Amino acid sequence: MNDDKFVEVKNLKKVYDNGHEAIKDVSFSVKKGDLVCLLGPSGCGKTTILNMLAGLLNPTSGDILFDGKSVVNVAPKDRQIGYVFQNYALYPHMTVLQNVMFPLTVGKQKMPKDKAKEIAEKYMETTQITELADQKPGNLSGGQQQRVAIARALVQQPKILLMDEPLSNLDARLRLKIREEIRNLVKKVGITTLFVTHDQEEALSIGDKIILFNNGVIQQDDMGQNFYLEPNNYFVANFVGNPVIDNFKVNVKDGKITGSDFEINVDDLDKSRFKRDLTDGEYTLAVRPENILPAETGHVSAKIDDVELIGRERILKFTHDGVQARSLVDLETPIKRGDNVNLKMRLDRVFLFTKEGERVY
Ligand SMILES: Nc1ncnc2c1ncn2[C@@H]1O[C@H](COP(=O)(O)OP(=O)(O)OP(=O)(O)O)[C@@H](O)[C@H]1O
Repeated sequence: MNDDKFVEVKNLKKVYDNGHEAIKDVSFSVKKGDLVCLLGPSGCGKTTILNMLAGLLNPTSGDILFDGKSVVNVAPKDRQIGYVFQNYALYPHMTVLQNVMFPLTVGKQKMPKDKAKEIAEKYMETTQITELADQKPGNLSGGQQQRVAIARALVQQPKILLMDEPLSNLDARLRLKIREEIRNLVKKVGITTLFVTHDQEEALSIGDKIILFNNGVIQQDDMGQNFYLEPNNYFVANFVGNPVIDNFKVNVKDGKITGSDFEINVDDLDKSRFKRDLTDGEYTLAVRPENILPAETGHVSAKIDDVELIGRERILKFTHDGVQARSLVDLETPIKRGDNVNLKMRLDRVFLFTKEGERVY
C-alpha cells in the first residue's frame, strides 16, 4: 500500500478505432484522500482518461493501479469507484430515496431493503437532501439533482470518486456554491476524487492539485498556484490566468531583448529564473496583466483602448504591435479610455518562451 500513489496511471495510451490518438503516454498519480482536477480544453482527453479509470473504456496500452493493484483487467463494477456524470443520469421514475438506494439493491452486493435504506439515508443527510426523499428528480433543481447523484455515487462506499464536469449544467452562482459543497463533502467523507473540468477557476478553487492536459498530453501536474507563477510552457501560461497573460513578440541578440518599441537588457533579468541558456533568436515575452503597470517611464507606451471594471480591479486594454494586451490596476488608478500611458513590466515576473512554446525564463 502506498498512500502517495493511491491511484497510479502509467504510460497510458488510448487510440480510438478510427485511429485517433486521444491519450498519448500519460503518467500521473493521486494521493489518498486528495481531490485532483483534470483540467484542459474541450477534446484534450479528460473524459477518455476518466472512462479508462472507470473501466468503461479499455486502454490501448499502459497500466492503471488502484491502491497498488492493476485494475485494467477488472470489470467496472468490481473497481470500487463511484461515478458522477455531467447530466447526473438519475432514474426519472424513482424517488430520490429510491435513486440513492438503487446501487445497494442490485448485483453482487445486494442487501436487504431496510439496510439499504439506512445507508442511503446516512448519505442523504451528508449531502443535505433528506427532505427531498419522496420527490422525483424532475421536480428538483440542478443543484439538488447534483447532490442526489453524489449521494448515489457514495452509498457503495467506493474507494475512488470520479466526477465528469459535474457543475456544467448549473448557473454561475450555483456553480460557486456547489463546488464549495463538493470540496467540503469529499473532504468530510475522505474519498480520493478525480474531478474533470475545463474551467481553470473551478480547478484552482477546489483542487489539491491540478493536472492540465492538451491534445492527450500532460502539460503540468502541480499545485494550483504554480500554474500561475511557474507555468511549464506557453500553453500553460496562456490557459491559466484571468485576465489572460499578455504576449509580446521579441528578438534576442547580443544581450538585448528587443520588442517592437522596447528594449530590455538580458542582464536586468533575474539570473536564477533561467531554465536554460538564452540563445539569440525569436521569442515570446509574456507577462501577467498585474505585472505590467502604469509608471513614469515604462517599457511600453500605449493608448488605452478601453477600461473594464471587474469587481475591485480594472483592466486597462491597449493594443501593442497589433495585438491586444491588458494591465490590471486597482480602482483608484486615475486612467481612462483614450489616455496615453507608459507601462512598466516587472522583469522578475516575466516569462520567455521559444517559438515551440518551451519556457526559457
Ligand atoms: N469514440 C470515439 N472515437 C473517436 N474519437 C473519439 C471518441 N471519443 C472521443 N474521441 C476524441 O478523442 C478526443 C478526446 O475526447 P474526450 O471526450 O476525452 O475529451 P474531453 O477533454 O473530455 O472533452 P470535453 O471537455 O469536450 O468533454 C477528442 O478529440 C474526441 O473527439
